[in-house]
Amino acid sequence: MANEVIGVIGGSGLYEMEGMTGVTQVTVDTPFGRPSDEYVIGTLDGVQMVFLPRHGKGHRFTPSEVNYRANIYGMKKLGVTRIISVSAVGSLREEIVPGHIVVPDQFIDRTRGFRKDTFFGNGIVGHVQFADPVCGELSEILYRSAGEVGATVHKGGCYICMEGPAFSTRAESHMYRSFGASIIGMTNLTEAKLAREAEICYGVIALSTDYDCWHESHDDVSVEAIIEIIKNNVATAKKIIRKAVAQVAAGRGCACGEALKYAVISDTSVIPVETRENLDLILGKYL
Ligand SMILES: CSC[C@H]1O[C@H](OP(=O)(O)O)[C@H](O)[C@@H]1O
Ligand SMILES: Nc1ncnc2[nH]cnc12
Repeated sequence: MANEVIGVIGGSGLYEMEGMTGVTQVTVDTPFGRPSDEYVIGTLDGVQMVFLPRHGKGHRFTPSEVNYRANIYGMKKLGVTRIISVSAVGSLREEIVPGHIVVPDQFIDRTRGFRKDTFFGNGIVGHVQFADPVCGELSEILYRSAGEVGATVHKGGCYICMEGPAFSTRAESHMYRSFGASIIGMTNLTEAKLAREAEICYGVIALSTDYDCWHESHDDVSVEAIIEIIKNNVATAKKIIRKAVAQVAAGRGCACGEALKYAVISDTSVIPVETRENLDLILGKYL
C-alpha cells in the first residue's frame, strides 16, 4: 500500500492539530521566502502528517500577506503529496447554514494581483490545466468522511476567493449570489493553483460561519460571529480529517501528480540557471 504524506493547512481558528504523535517542529527554507510558520510533523493514526497554520500562530498574516508559494513549496519539500485545507467561509446560499460543511469543487477569482499565485515566471512559462481545481478523489473522501462523523455536508459548490481583508459590500455579496456561487473566502483559490503546479492534490473542508451580508434576517458578517461558530465547529473539522486520513494516504488514483507533464511551453534551453534551481524540486523531472 502506498503511503502518501498528508499536509493539513489550518485556516482561521485552526492553529494546531491535536492527536498527532512523535511531533517535531521544523523551519523550512524556500526559494520563495518564509512560510507562515514552522511546520509540525508527526503521525496521526499511523499516517505521516505535516501541519501548517495558514495565517501563522496567533493569526499574524492577512490573506494578501500569506506567503502561499513558500507554504506550498515547504509542503512539497517535506514530501507532502495531498493537502487538506480547512477554512472558514461565508455562505451565499440559504441552505448552507452556519455550522455546515462544504466541500467545494469550483472557484471564482476575485483577488487583485497582490499575492503571488504561480511558481512560473522569471524565464519559464507554464500553464497547468485548472478546469477542475480540486482533487476529485481527495474531495470525495472528505465529503464521505464528513457525513460519517455526523456533519451536515454539502457536496461541491463554487468558492468565491476575494482579496479582503475587509468583508464584501452588500452589492458584491448579491452579485456573487447572482453568479451562482455557494461560499466566499479569501485564501483557498491561491493555494489550489499553487498546489496544482506543485503536483500536490488539494481538497477543502470549508466551514460555513456566516451569511456574509446578503441575508435580510441575519446579521452582517463579523469576526466575532465567525469566531463563535468556529469555536463550536473546529472539532468537527478535526474529526473529518481523522476519519479521512487513512484513505487519503492509501495512494492516489488521480492525475494531480502529473499536472506539469505538458504544462511548460518555454524552450528549456533558455531557462535561466537560477530559475531552474529554484524550481528543481517541482519541475526538475521534466527539464
Ligand atoms: C477570520 S474571518 C476572514 C478570514 O477567514 C478565512 O480564513 P481561512 O480561509 O484561512 O480560514 C477567510 O478566508 C479570511 O481569511
Ligand atoms: N463572509 C465572509 N467573507 C469572506 N471570508 C470569510 N470567511 C468567513 N466568512 C467570510
